[in-house]
Amino acid sequence: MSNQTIWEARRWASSFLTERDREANVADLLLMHHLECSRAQLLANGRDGIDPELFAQFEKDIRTHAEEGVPVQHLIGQEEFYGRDFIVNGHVLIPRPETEELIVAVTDQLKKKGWSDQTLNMVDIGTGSGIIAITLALELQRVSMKAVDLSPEALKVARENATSLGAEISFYEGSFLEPIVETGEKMDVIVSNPPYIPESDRSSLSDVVVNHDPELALFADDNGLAAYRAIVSQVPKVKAEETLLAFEIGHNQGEDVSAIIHETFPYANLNVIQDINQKDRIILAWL
Ligand SMILES: C[S@@+](CC[C@H](N)C(=O)[O-])C[C@H]1O[C@@H](n2cnc3c(N)ncnc32)[C@H](O)[C@@H]1O
Repeated sequence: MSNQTIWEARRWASSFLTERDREANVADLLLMHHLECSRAQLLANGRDGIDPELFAQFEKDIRTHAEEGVPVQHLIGQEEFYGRDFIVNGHVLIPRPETEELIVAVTDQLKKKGWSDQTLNMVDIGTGSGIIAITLALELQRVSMKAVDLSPEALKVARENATSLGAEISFYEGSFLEPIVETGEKMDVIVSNPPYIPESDRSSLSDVVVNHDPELALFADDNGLAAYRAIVSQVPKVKAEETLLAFEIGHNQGEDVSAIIHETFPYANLNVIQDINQKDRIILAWL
């Protein structure tokens, strides 16, 4: 195909995607990327022709997404999170909208506590692309932010994002809280969206997720609870006098993660927050 109009390209791509059980809106996302325009411009300029070279790149991306399940975010190289664009690739989890609720929950909680205008020691465990650490650092401003990941490749992406978005973060390579224990510092806030999918759920995940998000970001042993157990067991070594522990959790993990926290911190003041679909999504625990 060549010398297509924008409208023809949208029509071809939407039906190509739909016939292969992919979401049709990927067509617009990829066109906006290749033509460097907004969706409004796509709609308004539907009769404009597309440069054949650009169309060829667009067509290749549509086929790659439809046939191999490569996520559109990997093809574009970025994803929006909390109003900012983050670089993403196959070494990091693609930011999910659910995680934006963790940002809201933590910032609200700190405001309620009257902690939002004092300098806080904060750590994001399993930072991936850095979305949580960077967003909280930029939203709260007065934080001394650390971020940990086991994956050096993920940390490279997180560092690039911190630099391009102007956030000051200290990054550490290591397992969960271990590098923070080594610093000897105490944390006022510990945030994490750790891997929490049970291995038994693998077959129900889409190929876009299971073949393209990193294994290390998705799956956890012990029915998806292993990372929570590991993190909570390390918390006593880095806990300040009072510490907020905030986890993103799987949709049915509220009770189990609450029990894990209560085993180590019997007096924790704990709150399970549900998402817009009324599924468990976040646990906030004052320790
Ligand atoms: C669910 S992803 C979350 C990424 C990012 N925070 C987000 O919300 O998009 C979990 C992250 O934990 C990291 N991870 C897995 N096991 C880890 C460990 N033992 N220590 C530190 N990070 C780990 C993975 O590399 C991955 O980046």
